[in-house]
Amino acid sequence: MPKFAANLSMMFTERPFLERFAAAAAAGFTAVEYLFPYDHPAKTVADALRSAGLKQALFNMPPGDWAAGDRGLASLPDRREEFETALVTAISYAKTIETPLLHMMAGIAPCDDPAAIACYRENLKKAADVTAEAGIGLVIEPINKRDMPGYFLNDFDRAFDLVLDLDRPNLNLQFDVYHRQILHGDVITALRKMAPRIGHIQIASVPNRHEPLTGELDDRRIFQEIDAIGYRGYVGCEYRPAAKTEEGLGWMAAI
Ligand SMILES: O=C(O)C(=O)[C@H](O)CO
Ligand SMILES: [Mg+2]
Repeated sequence: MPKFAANLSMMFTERPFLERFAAAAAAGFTAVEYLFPYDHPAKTVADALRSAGLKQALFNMPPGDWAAGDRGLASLPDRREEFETALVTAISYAKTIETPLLHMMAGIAPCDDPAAIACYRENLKKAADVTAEAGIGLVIEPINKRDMPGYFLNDFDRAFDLVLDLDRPNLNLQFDVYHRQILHGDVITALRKMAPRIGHIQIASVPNRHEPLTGELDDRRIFQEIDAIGYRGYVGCEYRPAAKTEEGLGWMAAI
């Protein structure tokens, strides 16, 4: 059975962010992930994590101005400086919080624009090298077009090929089963094919992004396959609870 990390951007949101750590631990989780820690000093987040006895699985690099619609900076040629600053901030937080993995979001840009493609590639190489120096892994995640229209990285094969092509040991794929199913289907074949370069996995039911076992996929079968491909990292529970978070946790005992 995979080991699960609670996603504190979607789960336990009945409480303020810093109180979600203790709630996740009380519910039996041993690790957490979330989108961004940057609204709080890194030390404050690290203290909340450690006093709850949790491990950090992953968080994202600063995405630009999320409220204004930014969804990452990596493919935006006119925001290279901001990207570099975001990378420095992410590394500093990553060291204090002790995350083994950072997710680099791509941004909203046409996926066939040569300038965006070149910029993304250049920034990805830079981020992979800088994170490697810090002893941190870097992941990139294809995101479906319904949840995030216009997102640059919207194809699993393209992301996988890029990871292979850049050939950095610390650069891998974030395989979100929910996005995979909406974008392409064929989840199990893709898990098998991409297994050597999967750095992180996330799950949710499809199409409502609720608890596992409530959607169109056979999640038990998918969890078996995640074990079978030899994945030993955390599986992030990146779902929106259908009701209160704790009320929906029964799926864990049922798988
Ligand atoms: O949306 C997702 O699936 C993610 O994992 C990103 O980190 C943020 O949008
Ligand atoms: Mg995800």
